[in-house]
Amino acid sequence: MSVSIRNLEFGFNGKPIFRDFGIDLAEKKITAMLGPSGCGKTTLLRLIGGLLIPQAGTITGTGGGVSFVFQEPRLLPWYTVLENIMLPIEKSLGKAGAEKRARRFLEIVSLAGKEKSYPNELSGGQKQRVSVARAFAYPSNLILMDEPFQSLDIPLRIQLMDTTLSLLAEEPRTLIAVTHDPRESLYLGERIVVLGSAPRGIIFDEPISIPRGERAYHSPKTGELEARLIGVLSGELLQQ
Ligand SMILES: Nc1ncnc2c1ncn2[C@@H]1O[C@H](COP(=O)(O)OP(=O)(O)OP(=O)(O)O)[C@@H](O)[C@H]1O
Repeated sequence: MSVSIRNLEFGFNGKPIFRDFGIDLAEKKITAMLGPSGCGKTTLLRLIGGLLIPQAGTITGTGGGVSFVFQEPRLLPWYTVLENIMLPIEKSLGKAGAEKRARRFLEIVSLAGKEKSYPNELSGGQKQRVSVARAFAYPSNLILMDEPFQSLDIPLRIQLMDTTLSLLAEEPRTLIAVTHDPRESLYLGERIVVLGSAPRGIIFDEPISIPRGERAYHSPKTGELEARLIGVLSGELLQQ
């Protein structure tokens, strides 16, 4: 089921962030979301994920469970890598089922062999891979990522985006990835949405038609769209 937001109103302390905001997110598609700092990207993810309640309007299609991936991995340090992934799914799948699924997802993120490690024994990139595997192991329809690659250097970002694409190939989901990096949005997204300064709402919304095989983190194929995105984002900064 697609996620549908209609006539959304939301603000903090009387200051509007979303005013008559609407968007439809097609099922099993990847939307990359950009926008100037403070425009409401995180707030929108929290509204979609049910962590905040709209002050008016509706958000539908989120019933099948939601997984979050944050900028920092948020692993439980006293549990092993395997246990961190098993915990959210153990209740519904039972111990054996959860372990099987957790091992499968660890393998997809290339961390087979690290099952018994503790988070503090892993590198930053490895920890974030566990966090992404945990989000996908949870059988949600919707995955919300809030700048998940921000703290990693570029080769690791690319590796983690490839990992995310492998996970999506294994089990397609509707995914929203918030990012500050136009190149990241062009590498990962199937659609790019830019929010303007609050409460302007959507100021750019386009599908990416360049085939995945022809994209790179920085390539001539995506250069024209990247330049337009930077133009849109710079325009917003000048208005702030
Ligand atoms: N709990 C809160 N209480 C009051 N104001 C808040 C709260 N959370 C966010 N805000 C404000 O709402 C606005 C939108 O914040 P949000 O974190 O959604 O922006 P963002 O686009 O994700 O920013 P960034 O790119 O810097 O992470 C900001 O002005 C922020 O200060």
